[in-house]
Amino acid sequence: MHGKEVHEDLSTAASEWASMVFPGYSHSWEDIKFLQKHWDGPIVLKGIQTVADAEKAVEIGVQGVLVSNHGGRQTDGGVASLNQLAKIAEAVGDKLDVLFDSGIRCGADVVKALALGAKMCLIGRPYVYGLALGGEEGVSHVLMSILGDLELTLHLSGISSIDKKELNKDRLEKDE
Ligand SMILES: Cc1cc2nc3c(=O)[nH]c(=O)nc-3n(C[C@H](O)[C@H](O)[C@H](O)COP(=O)(O)O)c2cc1C
Repeated sequence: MHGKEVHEDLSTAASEWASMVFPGYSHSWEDIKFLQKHWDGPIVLKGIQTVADAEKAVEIGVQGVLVSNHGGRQTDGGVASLNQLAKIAEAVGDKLDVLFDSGIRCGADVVKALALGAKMCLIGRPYVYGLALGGEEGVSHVLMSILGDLELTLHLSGISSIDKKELNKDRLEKDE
């Protein structure tokens, strides 16, 4: 195969891949109505980054929002999910479940997210690293390590449970 043919081959493969991953249209609030019509389980919207969108999620009647981004790969320079968490939780946390992911790597990360108002945290890449290195056991090891570290962090902070009465934003504020 000559250079030009290789180039054409590669660019055909790249454009086929791109059209599968990025089909060329965006989802909209109308899609939620379609989901609600055909699915009677809970719906959680992933990638919520603003109070306005979180309020819209309440208005449309979903059960949760996941404050998150796309792993930060494609919108380098976008807002950090953690910076958006507290205001979103404050605005809608009593109306639906506010979940969080993006960069959770250890127990202290979980504690911070819960204290800022998240009901629970999810992890993305760490479990994949565990999977690559140790299969099912590797995933289990990653999860157990984060849980163990969470417990340790709670104990070291004098917090006896993840109940919101003890673990809330006040715990993050430094003394004057
Ligand atoms: C390779 C890769 C592809 C991803 N693709 C998407 C995506 O298409 N849509 C999306 O909402 N999030 C996407 N994410 C983000 C994850 O769903 C998840 O929010 C993120 O990985 C959590 O952060 P963490 O990996 O730091 O734990 C992707 C993440 C990775 C690593």
